[in-house]
Amino acid sequence: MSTSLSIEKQVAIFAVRRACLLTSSVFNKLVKNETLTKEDKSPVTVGDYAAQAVVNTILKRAFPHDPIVGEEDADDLKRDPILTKRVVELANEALQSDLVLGEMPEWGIGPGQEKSTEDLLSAIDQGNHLGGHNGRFWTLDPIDGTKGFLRGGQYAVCLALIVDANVKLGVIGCPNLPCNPSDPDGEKGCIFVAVHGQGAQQMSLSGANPTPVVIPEIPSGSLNFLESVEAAHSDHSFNERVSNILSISRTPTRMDSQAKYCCLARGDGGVYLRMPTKAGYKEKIWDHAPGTVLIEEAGGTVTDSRGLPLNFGLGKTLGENYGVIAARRDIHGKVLDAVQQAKAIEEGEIDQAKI
Ligand SMILES: Nc1ncnc2c1ncn2[C@@H]1O[C@H](COP(=O)(O)OS(=O)(=O)O)[C@@H](OP(=O)(O)O)[C@H]1O
Ligand SMILES: [Mg+2]
Ligand SMILES: [Mg+2]
Ligand SMILES: [Mg+2]
Repeated sequence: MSTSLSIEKQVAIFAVRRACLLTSSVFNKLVKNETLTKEDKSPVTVGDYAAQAVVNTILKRAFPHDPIVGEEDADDLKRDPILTKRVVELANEALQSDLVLGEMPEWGIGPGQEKSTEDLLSAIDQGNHLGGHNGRFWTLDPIDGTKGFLRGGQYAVCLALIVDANVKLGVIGCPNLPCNPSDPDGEKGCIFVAVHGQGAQQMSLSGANPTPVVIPEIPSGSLNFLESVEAAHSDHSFNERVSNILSISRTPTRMDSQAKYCCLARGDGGVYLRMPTKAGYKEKIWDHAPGTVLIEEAGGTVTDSRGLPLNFGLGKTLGENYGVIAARRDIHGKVLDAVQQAKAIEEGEIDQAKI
């Protein structure tokens, strides 16, 4: 491993890019025309499986010794030959498209590099590492925000490299996110990349126009919240209480996936707040690792709702971390205080009238 992680960064960007092209094509071919069957739509789509097959194939060729913690496994897929056939076709199409400048045939990609069903099912299952505190591994969410993907909204292909429990590299591909937030109808599809200690960048899906990403200063009157679309995934009413405490008047932006972290990183929203809606849900490392390094490198702080750093060394989940708060470094503390107050109100410790 080079200390600059330049090879890892390059491979991760190309892998995420190919997976993004695949998921866009799945959406255009299958979802938009409603040719996905009901079974395909839940709980995991052909897109999730095929994207994991593509990214894992590339990672395993480029870094054969690196374990991968992937969201999906092929157990259910293996029992469904029709779905398997579709996944194999889609993954092969994505792996075999022409090489672009910088891509290497040694990564198992390019014309003629067809993989067998067995190869691709095994690639999906190579995401079976359990994570942990020691050593180096990748974590992959092949489609984060599956529900957003199915409704034509935001979703993201998310990949991170974790070394001794620290996120060193994060790549988030957002095929439906406008490249320029002030031109929402303009070009869509961008990739966000962050390397620990080296800053963050945004580029277009083709890799063009890499530009540094730094969270801009947002006047407190213009702050707003970025939150999940699904009410089951984060507590919207809690966010409203925190907004009131902070005198935030702008309506929250609801968006699926780690595209929320990307928007926060470029100032397209001021605070990402995610509080659990049910006791016992443990957040998954692949849902937060790339977003965390992106925010930290763009000038922000990410903690849980008690102010503790997210712990990426406990396995597939963030363990006892409870909720997530991400914001620019200078306002994170204020948000954390407001979250504590809102929790105290919820637990009946503070009389709201006295605030
Ligand atoms: N109950 C519950 N609470 C919190 N989080 C949950 C819960 N159930 C699922 N998930 C995870 O939420 C991931 C999607 O998060 P989002 O922020 O994109 O939410 S949402 O799509 O807007 O609902 C989603 O990621 P994907 O499965 O990759 O889509 C899940 O890992
Ligand atoms: Mg996810
Ligand atoms: Mg997912
Ligand atoms: Mg999922």
